[in-house]
Amino acid sequence: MEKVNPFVQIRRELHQIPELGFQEFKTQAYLLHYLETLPQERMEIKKWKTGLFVKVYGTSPKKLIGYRTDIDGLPIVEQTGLSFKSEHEGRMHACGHDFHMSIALGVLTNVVNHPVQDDVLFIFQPAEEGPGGALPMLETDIMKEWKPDIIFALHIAPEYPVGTIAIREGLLFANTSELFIDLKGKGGHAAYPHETRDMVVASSYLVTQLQSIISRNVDPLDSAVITIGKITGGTVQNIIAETARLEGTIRTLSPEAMQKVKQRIEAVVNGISASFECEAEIDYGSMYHQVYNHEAPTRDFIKFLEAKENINVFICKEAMTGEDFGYMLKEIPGFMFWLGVDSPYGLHHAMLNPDEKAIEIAIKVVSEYIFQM
Ligand SMILES: CC(=O)N[C@@H](CCC[C@H](N)C(=O)O)C(=O)O
Repeated sequence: MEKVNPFVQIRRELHQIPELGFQEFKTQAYLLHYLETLPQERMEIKKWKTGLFVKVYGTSPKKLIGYRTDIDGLPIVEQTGLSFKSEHEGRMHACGHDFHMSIALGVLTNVVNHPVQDDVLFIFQPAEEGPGGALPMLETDIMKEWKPDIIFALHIAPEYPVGTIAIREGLLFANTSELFIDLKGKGGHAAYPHETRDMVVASSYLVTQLQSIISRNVDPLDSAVITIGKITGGTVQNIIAETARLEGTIRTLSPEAMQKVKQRIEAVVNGISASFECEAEIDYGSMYHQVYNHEAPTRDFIKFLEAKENINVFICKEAMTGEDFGYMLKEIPGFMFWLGVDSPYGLHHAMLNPDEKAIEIAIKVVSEYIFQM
């Protein structure tokens, strides 16, 4: 039988049980079960919904170091064909949170077994993909009492080779807002369109008009994205659809652009409502604050990485991905970085298959960074 690193094995076991935001019951139980196997003397665990706070007490603490991992999966039917593929139909760890958790457990194990001077708080956060667990976790009494002085986190990056860490000072990830638009017209017989208000046609116009906001209303030097990831409407091929629903997300590099895009979405939706004689409702769902890396801690981490022979540090551009870790960085100095995992298929793809060699590398780098902080 193949012998694998214990944290690779943990990653595989977590990979088999992906759960959506705030439904991570098996994941939480798995994490707690693993934590029970560690020496308990220096560790204090507090449950919060489906997440966990784990404080590891240092030898003579001067500060509290925070390290955060997200724990939820996505509603995707996995197509990797891996022997340890998801056992949960229609759910997949397609954003690397299985990697993030196994790395966090690896670092936590090192910190428990080789106590450092400072206290370290490990945050296992639910619902990163939505509706967002970081902000409510920040608002808990637990985190008010255990507020880190510095905090950091990582995210896997399929586009970089294993051994590469990509990071930048300042803006790393975009401002995001979900977008749900419901249209209601009048259904009827496919042969009598003049007696109906067809919401399939209205939603088709709406999708293309929304894209014109990006090309004609946003300053080309201040990028934005509107993605409609899902459209539903109608019942059968020969009935005109009475309702349609568009589900998407907005990404902007600046909060100002987010405001502008939303104003334009409202104007375009009002226009569709007038021209197709339908009702329209917009719901912005959950919004994430941008991930903004603080200058001093980011520089310190880059300097630390540059001295490592096996790590290639890449100063990357900002990305249009979103991350509710941005809320933690709004309150606490720190940074996030990309960990190269070299997969031909990207994040949120049913064939995402990150290279597991990155797990050991990340555990070593993050542990060593904490040991010298
Ligand atoms: C790293 C990553 O992929 N994060 C997600 C966050 C999603 C936020 C929210 N549900 C939305 O869609 O706006 C991403 O899609 O970037």
